[in-house]
Order: sequence, then C-alpha cells, then structure tokens
Amino acid sequence: MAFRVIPLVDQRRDAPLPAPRDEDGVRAGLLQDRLGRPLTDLRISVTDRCNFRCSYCMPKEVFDKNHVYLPHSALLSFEEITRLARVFVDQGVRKIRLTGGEPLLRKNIEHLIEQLAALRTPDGSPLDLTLTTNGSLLARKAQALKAAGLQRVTVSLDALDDTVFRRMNDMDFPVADVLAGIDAAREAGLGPIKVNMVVKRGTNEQEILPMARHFRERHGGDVVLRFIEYMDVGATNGWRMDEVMPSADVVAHIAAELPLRPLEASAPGETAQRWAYADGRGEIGVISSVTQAFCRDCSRLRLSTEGRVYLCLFASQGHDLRQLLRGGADDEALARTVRSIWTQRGDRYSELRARRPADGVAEGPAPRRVEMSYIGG
Ligand SMILES: Nc1nc2c(ncn2[C@@H]2O[C@H](COP(=O)(O)OP(=O)(O)OP(=O)(O)O)[C@@H](O)[C@H]2O)c(=O)[nH]1
Ligand SMILES: C[S@@+](CC[C@H](N)C(=O)[O-])C[C@H]1O[C@@H](n2cnc3c(N)ncnc32)[C@H](O)[C@@H]1O
Ligand code: SF4
Ligand code: SF4
Repeated sequence: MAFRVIPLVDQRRDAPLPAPRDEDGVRAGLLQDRLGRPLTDLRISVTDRCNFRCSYCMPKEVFDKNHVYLPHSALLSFEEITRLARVFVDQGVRKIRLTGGEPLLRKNIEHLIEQLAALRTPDGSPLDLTLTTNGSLLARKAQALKAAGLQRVTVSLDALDDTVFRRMNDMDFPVADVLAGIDAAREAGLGPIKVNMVVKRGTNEQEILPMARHFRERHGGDVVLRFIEYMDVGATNGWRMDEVMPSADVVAHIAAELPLRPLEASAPGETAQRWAYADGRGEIGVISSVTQAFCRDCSRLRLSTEGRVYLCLFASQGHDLRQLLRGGADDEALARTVRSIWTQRGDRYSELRARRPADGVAEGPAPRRVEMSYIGG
C-alpha cells in the first residue's frame, strides 16, 4: 500500500469566518443549514493522539514517522471546550460525543465530563453525553466516567481473534482487555452500549459472525453491535473501494445464520440502520456511509482538538473558533459566528461520492482532507 505523508500544516488551513449574519436559517426555533438540516449533534475531539494505529485511521507508516502532533498549548482547555459547548447547546445541540484520537488518553477527562454534564438545554433538560473509545483504558476508568456524569459509551472493536485484531489496529493489545472494558462499562451503568466494528474486506470480514454470535449470546439486547463500512476519510489510509464490504452483504451474511428483520430508526438522522434478530435476542446496526450515504439528515458538527469547527467529516478546512475565544469574544459574538457558519453549510460529501461509483471518489472537497483522529471520528 502506498502512503503519502501529509504534514500537519494541511490540517490547519482555515476557512475564512463568514461575516456574522442573523435570523437567516432560523426556522421554527431551530438553526438550519442551507439544506434544511438542524444542528443537534456536536462531536468534540479532545486529543489527536492514540495508543492504537488502526490501518484505516492512523496508519503506522505515517503516524509513527512524519506526523506532527499538536503541542499542548494548542489544545483547547476544558474551560474553553465547555464554554464553546454551552454556546452550541444554546443553538440547538442536544447530543455531545467526546472522541479523538483516543479520548481516554486526555488527562483528567472526567473533569471535562463533569463540566459538560452540568450543561442544560434552554428547556432545562440534560444532554445526551457520550464518548467513543477503543476500550483499552475503559476497564480502569468506567466507574470514574459514570461518576463524572457520562451517560453511555461506544466501544470500537474490530475482531474477537487477537491476530485479526492486531492486523486491524497494529498494536499488541489483547482483545480480552477490550471485552473487560465493555463489561466494566455495563457494570458502571454506561449503557446502552454500542460496539462499532469497521469491516475491511480481506482483513476482518471473517470476524463478522463470531462478533454477532458473541454479543448476542453474552449480552443479548444490552449491547448493540454495529458494522461500519470502511470509509475514504482523511488522506493517509490508502482507501480502496474493493476493501469496502457493503452493509447489504454484511446483513445477508449474518441473516443466513441468524435471521434478521428491519427495525424503524430510533431517532431522526441516525447513522445506523437497525436490524433485530428474529428470535428477539437483541439487534445489530449497519452504518452504510459509502453505499447508502446519509448526508440528507446530517445534523453533526465537529470541533477539533484545537478549536476548529468542521462541517463535514470529509472537510479540508475548518473555522477557527479558538482565535475568537482567546481574542476576547463574548458569548453572543461566538453564537453569531456559529449561526453564520451553520446557516451557510451545504456539505454532503458522501452523497456526491456515491454519484461517481466508478472510482468511488467525489469531486467535491479538495483531496487533502483532515484526518479523522484530528477532526474527531
Ligand atoms: N460519513 C459519515 N460517517 C459518519 C458520520 N458520523 C458517524 N459516522 C460513522 O459512523 C461511525 C459511528 O458513529 P458513532 O460515533 O457511533 O456515532 P452515532 O452513530 O451518531 O452514535 P449514536 O448516537 O450512538 O447512534 C463513525 O465512527 C463513523 O465511521 C458522519 O457524519 N458522516
Ligand atoms: C476515530 S475513532 C476515535 C475514538 C476512539 N479512538 C475509537 O477508536 O473508538 C472513532 C471511530 O471512527 C471509526 N473510524 C476510523 N476510521 C474509519 C474509517 N476509515 N472508516 C470508517 N470508520 C472509521 C473507528 O472505527 C471508531 O469507531
Ligand atoms: S480508530 Fe480510534 S483507536 Fe483506531 S487509530 Fe483511530 S483513533 Fe485510534
Ligand atoms: S459525509 Fe459529511 S455531510 Fe455527509 S453525513 Fe458525513 S459528515 Fe455529514
């Protein structure tokens, strides 16, 4: 596989902040973008570092050689993150996901969780506060995360077999420790727990059925396993269409042994299509970002570790809020900027890519996209 080296500077190109506008895009009290999509979901990257080197995300050949990680001074502090989160919540955000990189590597992450858990929507409701983790530190941190106010976790796990797991994440880490993390999260009450498995054809598709059997037999309906199509996100993973296993194939593969029936979406804009086991013992989800794009309902905004706002996972430029924040902007100025950014948004990368199935790559945004570990997966 050929890897190109993308120096950090490419991740830091800024889109100019739009001139603040007001009222446009605010309909029925909801801030909407140019395609009528509300802003309800904020994903915050708390670190660009990780202790895994998943080939589809942070390939060792790039991230252990020429990659420059953010210096500590560039990172938003917990107070800065919370202040921005409050501004987003006032604009309609109802769900906050902490991610990265590996969010449990960020020192004292539970202090940030405490601050975010105290936020309330304008009608006084708590937020849906969650976190995505590779599970490596979860067994030891689950109780503290729960005590700090985290509601639930999503754990990434690509295989049950140690050899296949290592092939995916390029680290010598036992699957048993991730499974212990999932058990600890359940015991701590961090449910409903979701387990995300990226399927890479030729690498881990033989693990689909063992994973389905394991989670249904051990956890029944308490853990929802979701299969994710391998995406062409970032610029370093050497993505090829022939390594994508379409969700339809995953569903057919499982249903041949364990019959499935489709379920309704549980929330508008949900990334996963849900399927129930016909015998009632739990459900699975499939996230078909490549073969069945879901941009139409995309209500997600991403805040990078150093305070840049990205309107799409495949963006190549962000809007720098840290500069405004550290330049003394008050909350109303920040809110006006957020409204302007969102109301001018028209991103729908995956939909555009799907229209060009020949090579699977859209013309849309510039090819040098930011990495998922930086923007927040
Ligand atoms: N193309 C695309 N893929 C996404 C987007 N959001 C999430 N994904 C993919 O879906 C995977 C799972 O997303 P999660 O982080 O679990 O978020 P979620 O599905 O919104 O989470 P729940 O609230 O638990 O349903 C991610 O790791 C991505 O691979 C998105 O906006 N665009
Ligand atoms: C970037 S990681 C960050 C959080 C944490 N380190 C983890 O792995 O759960 C978030 C999610 O992105 C997914 N992901 C990363 N690269 C991907 C790709 N190329 N295609 C699909 N999903 C990807 C991972 O599987 C993981 O579930
Ligand atoms: S997917 Fe998560 S665990 Fe894997 S390299 Fe990316 S950030 Fe790390
Ligand atoms: S490709 Fe961009 S616009 Fe489409 S669902 Fe993903 S983040 Fe949203």
